[in-house]
Amino acid sequence: MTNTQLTHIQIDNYGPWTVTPEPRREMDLQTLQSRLFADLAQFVGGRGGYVFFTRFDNMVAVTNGLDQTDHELLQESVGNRYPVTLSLGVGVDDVPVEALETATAYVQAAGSAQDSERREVLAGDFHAGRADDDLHIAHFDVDDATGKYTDRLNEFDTFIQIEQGYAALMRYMREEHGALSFFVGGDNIIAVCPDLSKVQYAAAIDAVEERVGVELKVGVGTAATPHEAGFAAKHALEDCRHRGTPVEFAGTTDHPIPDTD
Ligand SMILES: Nc1nc2c(ncn2[C@@H]2O[C@H](COP(=O)(O)OP(=O)(O)OP(=O)(O)O)[C@@H](O)[C@H]2O)c(=O)[nH]1
Repeated sequence: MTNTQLTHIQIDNYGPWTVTPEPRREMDLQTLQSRLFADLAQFVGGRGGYVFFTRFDNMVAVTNGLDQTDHELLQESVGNRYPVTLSLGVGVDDVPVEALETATAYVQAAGSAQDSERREVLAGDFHAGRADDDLHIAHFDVDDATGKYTDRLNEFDTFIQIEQGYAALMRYMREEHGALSFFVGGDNIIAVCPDLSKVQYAAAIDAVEERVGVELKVGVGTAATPHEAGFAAKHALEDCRHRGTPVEFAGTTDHPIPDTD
């Protein structure tokens, strides 16, 4: 039974802040946003969670293993060190997008993203237990991105190819399965998924290739925390590389490595 705990992170009243008393230098905003993401990655990652930068002013974290006290500490620590504060909504569901719907509804119910009175909301449902099949993390990677794009095209045209693959995958996984896919740099996309079969992952890869011509492969891990599931997914992706297969699940041996001797 999947139990994905998702936290919607929203900077309070950030839009008005960026232009008060007059528009702030763009690179200063970029510095603030990327430092805040780095701090969140360290805080959440150090507790076994994952955080994705999404739009930077709004971020999504997978927080199985983090309780209400952890979330309060995160708000306090950011509030002490940054000129902005964070509101946090938390939801749990076996379908990731449903968990995020719940998490977001808690934040939205407390007021607008641009409400100067709404600060440091913390509301939500936390997953009390811990089971080895709480989370399914899929680590997608563009097949031979270096040979096909990075070593051949200019950086912007490479970027277009990778982003097209990402856009097609994120939409397909959201619409077909309620899964949430996030670009994490290079040619990598990490998806938080419900319990899906290898056939369903293969269909997603086929759909992306059909729509935008980008070839993907994916390793999938299942565990109690995002780090454990994601780490297992990376090992499964290595199995794809060694076996030449498009989909591998961590810890399975149904596609043995061919004997090359
Ligand atoms: N975020 C993240 N980025 C990675 C990871 N592994 C590789 N990358 C990025 O992806 C880029 C491409 O590396 P690979 O995916 O290994 O290269 P490739 O040419 O696609 O080769 P194959 O994946 O073996 O087909 C690297 O330059 C990194 O930026 C990872 O585990 N996480």
